[in-house]
Amino acid sequence: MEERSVDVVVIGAGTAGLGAQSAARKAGASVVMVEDGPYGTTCARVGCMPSKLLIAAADAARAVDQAPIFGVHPEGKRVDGRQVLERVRAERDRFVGFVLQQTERIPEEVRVRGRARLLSPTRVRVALEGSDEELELNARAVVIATGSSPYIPPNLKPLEAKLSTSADVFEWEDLPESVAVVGPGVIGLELGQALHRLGVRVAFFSPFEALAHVHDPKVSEVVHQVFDEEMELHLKVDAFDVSEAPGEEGGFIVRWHDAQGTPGEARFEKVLVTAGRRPNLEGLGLEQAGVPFNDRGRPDFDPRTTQVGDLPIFLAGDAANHYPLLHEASDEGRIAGGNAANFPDVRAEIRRVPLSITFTDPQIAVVGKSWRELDHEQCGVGEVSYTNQGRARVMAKNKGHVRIYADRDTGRICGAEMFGPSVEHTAHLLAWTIQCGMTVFEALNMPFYHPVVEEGIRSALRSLTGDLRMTAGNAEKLRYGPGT
Ligand SMILES: Cc1cc2nc3c(=O)[nH]c(=O)nc-3n(C[C@H](O)[C@H](O)[C@H](O)COP(=O)(O)OP(=O)(O)OC[C@H]3O[C@@H](n4cnc5c(N)ncnc54)[C@H](O)[C@@H]3O)c2cc1C
Ligand SMILES: NC(=O)c1ccc[n+]([C@@H]2O[C@H](COP(=O)([O-])OP(=O)(O)OC[C@H]3O[C@@H](n4cnc5c(N)ncnc54)[C@H](O)[C@@H]3O)[C@@H](O)[C@H]2O)c1
Repeated sequence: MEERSVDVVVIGAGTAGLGAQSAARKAGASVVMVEDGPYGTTCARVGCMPSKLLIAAADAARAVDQAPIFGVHPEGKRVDGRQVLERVRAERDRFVGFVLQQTERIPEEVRVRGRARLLSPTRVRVALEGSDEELELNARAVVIATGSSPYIPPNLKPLEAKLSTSADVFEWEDLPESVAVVGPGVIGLELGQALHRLGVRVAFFSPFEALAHVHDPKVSEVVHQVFDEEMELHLKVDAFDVSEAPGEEGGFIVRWHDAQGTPGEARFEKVLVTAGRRPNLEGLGLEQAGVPFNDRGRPDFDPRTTQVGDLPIFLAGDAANHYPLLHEASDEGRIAGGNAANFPDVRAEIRRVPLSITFTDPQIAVVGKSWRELDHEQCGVGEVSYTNQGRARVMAKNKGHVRIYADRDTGRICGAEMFGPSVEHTAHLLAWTIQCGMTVFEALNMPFYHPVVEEGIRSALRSLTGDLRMTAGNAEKLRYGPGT
């Protein structure tokens, strides 16, 4: 068996792994990056990009459906499912192509193809791709950036090979006639709503009540109401069961009891399982490496350094499951790679304000502290409904509700849960105000154009000053000291 000694081994060549190898090499370390699957990253190949491409097609279909509201009557709308999916794949392949070029520019001695597992904190065994050979790597530090995989609930496990996950959707030749979406989280709602708007009969099923990651009761109420008006939602279902449909037609029979105990049954051509994703940590030898686990059974990981316990092991991206998002994977890869290269000189980095966006219509966002993370005694709440917001009504996109939170002592904005038009943009504005440590008054001093959806955010900020019962003068004193 071949053996090699390097400074850093990176397991996984996704966004986090690519960032880690780059940061480690920049810090002067010798690096090996091991990849088991296809190059190209989850984000470009089966995640962020193809899902947004499908949503773009759904937006086009929706615009045609909505046109009569404005007195515009496009005739003869027809969705060509094959063409929709061909464009998704063609554009997706273009994005993947850029990542492949970037990956191929990495020196050949850095790239190893095969499946890696830890024998100790600094020894990694690789089952090399396409051979029975193994390679043993001795390193000073290891970065684990192995990503995540769809979670299949136990009752669906026997049918797993026949069910669809998000990655399968982008390989469909044509749009199916009907889809049961199991799990109305971020992926389920994004893909399910897009399919629905492209003419597929879609129904969502969950044993829970939550939709995406909204927990503010007022925002959640509006999210439920708006999505329930548009789509078939079966929440808090009991005795949920899926079996293969008999006969030539194929597909699946879904049986359930709704929240009131009423039984239901329907046939669907496809069942799309989007019940969450789990970090790819099994079979990696974490126990042999002495990785400490917390009381939730997860590796004891410090998000500021990405270090696991005090070991020379660093976790990054979806494998860390801190915030399983693209920009976080990229940041964590860079932090992990730098710290692995300089081990044992491990440095902490201040993380960005949390920001997550769900690309439904209306869009959903959680910024900074979510409702569940708030100290409710300490925080005031401001809000706006988009029902009568000027620009939203102009565009006939006047659905949604936004709640913004701020600290009662300092007036500083600390979080928001958002549902409404153009939330992908307004959520960024709020994330930036939070990261800059702005008070609600400082945010209100920023320019607001007219007529824009940002004026809705201004209304919420004004309502927040009322709830805080603070004057601008008070807030300035709290920020700069009583002498001001
Ligand atoms: C449908 C969908 C839509 C999404 N949309 C968005 C979005 O709009 N915005 C956003 O911010 N995020 C989005 N995400 C999340 C985002 O894609 C992920 O957070 C991000 O891609 C994670 O990157 P990563 O480097 O951790 O993992 P990956 O890119 O998955 O890389 C992990 C790599 O490790 C390899 N690997 C695993 N085990 C081993 C092993 N033992 N040995 C060797 N190699 C191994 C895998 O083959 C894989 O290539 C979406 C995800 C999905 C599924
Ligand atoms: N726009 C984006 O940024 C974007 C898009 C897609 C994915 N992502 C990332 O990927 C992560 C994973 O997304 P996801 O949608 O797979 O997970 P999720 O946690 O968002 O949603 C999982 C859903 O499945 C439900 N569920 C759990 N167990 C179930 C069961 N047994 N039966 C039916 N439903 C069940 C949950 O209640 C939840 O609604 C997200 O949290 C996010 O970080 C981000």
